[in-house]
Amino acid sequence: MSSERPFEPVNVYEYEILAKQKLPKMAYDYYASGADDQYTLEDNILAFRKLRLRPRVLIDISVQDISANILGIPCSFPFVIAPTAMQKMAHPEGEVAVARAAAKSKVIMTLSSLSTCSIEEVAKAAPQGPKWFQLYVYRDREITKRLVQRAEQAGYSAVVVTVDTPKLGRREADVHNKFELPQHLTFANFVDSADVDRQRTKKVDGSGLAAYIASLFDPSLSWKDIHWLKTVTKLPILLKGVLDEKDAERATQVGVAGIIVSNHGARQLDSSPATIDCLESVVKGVRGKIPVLLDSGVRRGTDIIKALALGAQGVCVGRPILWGLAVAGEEGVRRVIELFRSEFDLDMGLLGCPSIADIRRDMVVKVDWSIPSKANNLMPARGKELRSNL
Ligand SMILES: Cc1cc2nc3c(=O)[nH]c(=O)nc-3n(C[C@H](O)[C@H](O)[C@H](O)COP(=O)(O)O)c2cc1C
Ligand SMILES: CC(C)CC(=O)C(=O)O
Repeated sequence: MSSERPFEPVNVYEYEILAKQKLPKMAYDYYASGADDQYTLEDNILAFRKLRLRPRVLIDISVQDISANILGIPCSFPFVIAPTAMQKMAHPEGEVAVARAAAKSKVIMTLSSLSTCSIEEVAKAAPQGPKWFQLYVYRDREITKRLVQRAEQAGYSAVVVTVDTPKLGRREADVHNKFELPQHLTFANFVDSADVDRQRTKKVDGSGLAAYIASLFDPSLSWKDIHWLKTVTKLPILLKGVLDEKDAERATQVGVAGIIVSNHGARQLDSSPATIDCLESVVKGVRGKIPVLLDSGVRRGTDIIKALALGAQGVCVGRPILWGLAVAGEEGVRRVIELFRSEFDLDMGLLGCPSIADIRRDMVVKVDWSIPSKANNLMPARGKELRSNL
């Protein structure tokens, strides 16, 4: 590679390659891994690839509007940053850098309960930017209630309750690496907690994270707790991790404000289906009563279009944000969001859609396509070539 000009990634796969070079192995493996055999990790990408987009022609797209409104929040395009834990492992500014980038790009940022910058630090860093708070429900309901109320007080505008993590999926690399939060970092939302174990992953034989979660997250979490949650906050509640039509229907009955169709980026139940394959049935289940978002495997502007065509109001993106953060901090996150925005804009134009309302179900075509056997084959040709040159 030429040493004269710094290499500028042109897609999110290339950001991952650069991030992998910069990050300690334990951090990269934690960010990148899926559970078990990572079948679902492959499927999340393959399922998008099996859908094709059939464009309409001779449509005036000289004026395009790709802006969106998600739960009443105006966004530059239908894109939300998914919650990912421990972002200071990627960059010293961690969640604060991500929040600043999100605010500048006019997209919603979702902060993880297990962030390495606190709820308040993030709010202070990006007071104007729209922010949601992702909630893990602790066995100790006082801890849970306090988290939600701090988020409400700090100006977050929704609570995203993750419902697919009654236990932590087994990410084998984390077990090998005996994953633990590096000593210089803390779970910043718990530093005032008397119980030190709440702040840190413990040094244990397997993944320290799995041990942390087993001891603190509530595996008895059920629908009744959503009713309870509604009594402790006025904020709208979204359920993250729904894949089933009946669960979607039930969600509308308990009065949540939205659903995120997610398999947690393939990190929980391996062999759970790709989210794009579940989207239409979830949309059917909500019967137009509440908005549906989707995450897991969104890597291209065309993926966003496919999700919208099948009924989502927007998408959430996890790992690519971490890759941008690792490569160039706040600026790297901005560039990754801009890649998604510009691809979405271009692809909408090529599809013949001046606005989001013009994206239609019949533009999506499912192709019968044989499945390559190695995850490596999913890396687009350019990424592979780059990897062999680096
Ligand atoms: C490193 C990492 C950490 C994550 N941490 C959380 C978390 O704290 N809370 C949560 O609800 N989901 C968490 N997720 C899941 C994401 O919110 C999201 O569902 C997933 O990353 C989407 O898939 P993608 O990475 O393919 O875009 C995490 C995902 C990753 C990759
Ligand atoms: C700390 C973990 C529970 C964060 C998470 O959701 C994940 O690693 O997938």
